[in-house]
Amino acid sequence: MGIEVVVEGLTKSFGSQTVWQDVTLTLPPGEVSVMLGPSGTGKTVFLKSVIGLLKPERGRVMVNGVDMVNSPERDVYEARKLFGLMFQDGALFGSMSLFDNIAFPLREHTKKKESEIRRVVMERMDMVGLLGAEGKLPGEISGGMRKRAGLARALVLDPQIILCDEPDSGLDPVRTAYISQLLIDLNAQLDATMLIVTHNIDIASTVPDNMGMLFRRRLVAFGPREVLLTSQEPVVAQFLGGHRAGPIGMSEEKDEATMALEERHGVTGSSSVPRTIEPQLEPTPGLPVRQAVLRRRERVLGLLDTLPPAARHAIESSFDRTGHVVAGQAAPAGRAGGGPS
Ligand SMILES: Nc1ncnc2c1ncn2[C@@H]1O[C@H](COP(=O)(O)OP(=O)(O)OP(=O)(O)O)[C@@H](O)[C@H]1O
Repeated sequence: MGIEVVVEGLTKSFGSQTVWQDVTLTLPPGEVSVMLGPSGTGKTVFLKSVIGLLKPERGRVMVNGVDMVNSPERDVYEARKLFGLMFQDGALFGSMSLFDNIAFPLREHTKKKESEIRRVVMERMDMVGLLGAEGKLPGEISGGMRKRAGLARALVLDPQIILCDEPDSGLDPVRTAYISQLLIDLNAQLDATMLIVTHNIDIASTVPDNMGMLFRRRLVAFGPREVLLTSQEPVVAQFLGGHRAGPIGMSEEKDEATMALEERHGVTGSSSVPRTIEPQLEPTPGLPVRQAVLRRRERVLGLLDTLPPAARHAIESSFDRTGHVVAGQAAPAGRAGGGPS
């Protein structure tokens, strides 16, 4: 099962520019979480801080007992081996075949024999639908294939935490739908903790168990997907609805005067009609059941009383709909937090 990631009071600046401050959240083990936010709000900086590639000035990121911010570099280096990182552009070596690109971490970080490396690489290429493309160079394949190759490379060291930076960037809506399904399928197969950074609303509404959003140098919210999907917080409603009206402007944020002017001119966006929540994607038939869904059900039931009414209602009806849990009925005490046997 994936590992929990606990982020506490994290603050990151570059010179006098604060990217975000006091970010606190927990990525539950084995669950899929998405971090949303308009361009430039620091999503990539957050991902790099979680894996210890950037050092926030304050706060900590606890992974398996190691603080990725403040522990000695050798401990951070070791803990980083628990992660798989899929970069936005795939970050493949242009002169190496896909096979060699994907084999690279195994050759660098393990003493595995070539026959074993071949087995692992082929297995991961199969998982991301790239079998047959082993000999291709990155320049000879589509952007979507490069992303999948980057994902396969992130998987070869059997990560327990997978970080994906904008897996949809540059992809058409159909390829984005495929990558969404792939992320859910990988979660079903690996049961790894996943954090996906994106501003794609389709991914946000169908893939994650949990969602968060960065805006105006702070974490607006983080919690079960239903909390953001039912939120009436202007910035969340504007972002998920994809409107112009609201606090998000062309260059990140609008001032009060601009918002008042828009209102006078009838630029509307947020509506009081509740958004319909799309069902979360299920793994492709034939793949294992996502263990995270079973664990999450118990975790979220324990949180219900602390959630806003709209989120609570959405969670209860989703549990009803799938027939997994009758609303309001607590899960058997012995299994709480421990996951299925
Ligand atoms: N190494 C760096 N040095 C200085 N500033 C940086 C550095 N990396 C990022 N920034 C700044 O931090 C801010 C957040 O950048 P980041 O790339 O994390 O945003 P983002 O939310 O991922 O944006 P996008 O959705 O457009 O990819 C930006 O203002 C960026 O210029």
